[in-house]
Amino acid sequence: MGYSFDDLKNTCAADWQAYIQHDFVRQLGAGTLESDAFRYYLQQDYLFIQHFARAYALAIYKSRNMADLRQAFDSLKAIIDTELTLHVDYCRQWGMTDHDLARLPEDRATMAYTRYVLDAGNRGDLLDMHVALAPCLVGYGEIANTLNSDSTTVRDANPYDAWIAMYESDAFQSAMRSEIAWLDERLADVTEKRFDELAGVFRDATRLEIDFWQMGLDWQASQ
Ligand SMILES: Cc1ncc(CN)c(N)n1
Repeated sequence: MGYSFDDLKNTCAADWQAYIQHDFVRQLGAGTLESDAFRYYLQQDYLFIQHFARAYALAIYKSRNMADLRQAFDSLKAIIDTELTLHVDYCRQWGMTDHDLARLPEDRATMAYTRYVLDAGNRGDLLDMHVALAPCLVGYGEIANTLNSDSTTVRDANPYDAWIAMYESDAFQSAMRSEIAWLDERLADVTEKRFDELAGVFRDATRLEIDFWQMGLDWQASQ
């Protein structure tokens, strides 16, 4: 039997849990996260999303058939039309203007993660690219679902409720399911050696997601 997306997660289960259940996420779910930590995260995520759009564009470039091209194109459309648009609206609600967003300095955690993913895609093939992108797309969908089913999550009276709603939306959840299905199909045919290589990329990207959450908390602590 071949491999699946779940096998990737299982190779770095402790890192995956540290990402999905990071303190930043727990505080966000409880509505207790410091607003400045969230604002800083939002700013960096604005830069992050743009680099990830570039990564999906690279996935389009590396596609060799219509199905792969369509998959990468749909993800690029979802990240620009849905996520980035909602994100900019959301930043405005948090008091950031277009002028502020255009002048943001990039944090090292943002640089490390986005450049890692672009490099993984540049030196590898389409599957490396999708595996490097998977913790982003699948992780945030899973985080929203985990928060949603957690009895300690505060909804209506939570200033971060709209953020959770964005990632539990049908558009985001369906992009996540489609990415998992695409990966399941490709991973079914890889050798053990190739799977081990891909598992390394997945683990690294997951760890860089952990660092991205931590960046928000560390920034707050340094103020
Ligand atoms: C850091 C990070 N990771 C994932 C996502 C969800 N696309 C995001 N917006 N930002």
